[in-house]
Amino acid sequence: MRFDILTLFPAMFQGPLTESILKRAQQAGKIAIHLHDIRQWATDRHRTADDTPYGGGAGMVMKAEPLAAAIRAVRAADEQAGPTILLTPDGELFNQSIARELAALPRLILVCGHYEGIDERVRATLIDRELSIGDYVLTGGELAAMVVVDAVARLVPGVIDSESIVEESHSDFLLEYPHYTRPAVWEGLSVPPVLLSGHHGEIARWRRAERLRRTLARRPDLLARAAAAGVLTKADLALLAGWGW
Ligand SMILES: NC[C@H]1CCC[C@@H](CNc2ccc(C(N)=O)cn2)C1
Repeated sequence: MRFDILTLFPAMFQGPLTESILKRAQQAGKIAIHLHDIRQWATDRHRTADDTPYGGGAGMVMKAEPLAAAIRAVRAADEQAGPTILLTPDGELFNQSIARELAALPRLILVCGHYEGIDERVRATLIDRELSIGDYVLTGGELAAMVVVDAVARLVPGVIDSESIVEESHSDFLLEYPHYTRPAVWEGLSVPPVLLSGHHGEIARWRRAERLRRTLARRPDLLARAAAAGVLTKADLALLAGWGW
């Protein structure tokens, strides 16, 4: 899967996209991440990528020409097609099901806005989709882009073992079960005995019950979505009924 990121601050991406799992995934050729400095397409002498807003008001707006030239050049750089997505607080709320949808695509082009925003005429003609990672405003779209790349890239086959994806948070609307590792007793705290029993069926049942219990306690809204999506079994529903759900 190919990710193209258009930004005024490419250096911001050193770290999250150059370490650990995403670094290994790039080295293994599972994903490719290309950073593009929008300023490269600002052709005037001062290479300005932003200007003052029509109608007055504080702040600056990202100019249409450089951004449009950048998007068109990046699109042309690879015959693989993919949506051009703007990261903005006004966008559709990003979640795990959108991450799964995007992970099935061959390419994503992510546009990181800055300042007060980007010229609306670019949004109207060249942006296919707008995504928000949450209801808060950041200084730029870069952190939001890193979040989207991380959440999507890890779902690309071969990036992490598919086993751990199945049981993780939000994979079927439910939160994760608790995790333990050695030592068996730490500061007087032990591990639930079922996990040391070797009874894989009982362990699976205990883990499922823990996922349900935690989701009921912390995110009842997700439980309702799980029920609506039909991912709760009869055994799940019986347990939940026992807890008063
Ligand atoms: N009008 C402010 C707005 C104009 C366009 C550029 C953004 C960059 N900042 C962002 C981007 C995304 C998010 C998010 N929640 O995904 C938050 N903040 C700021």
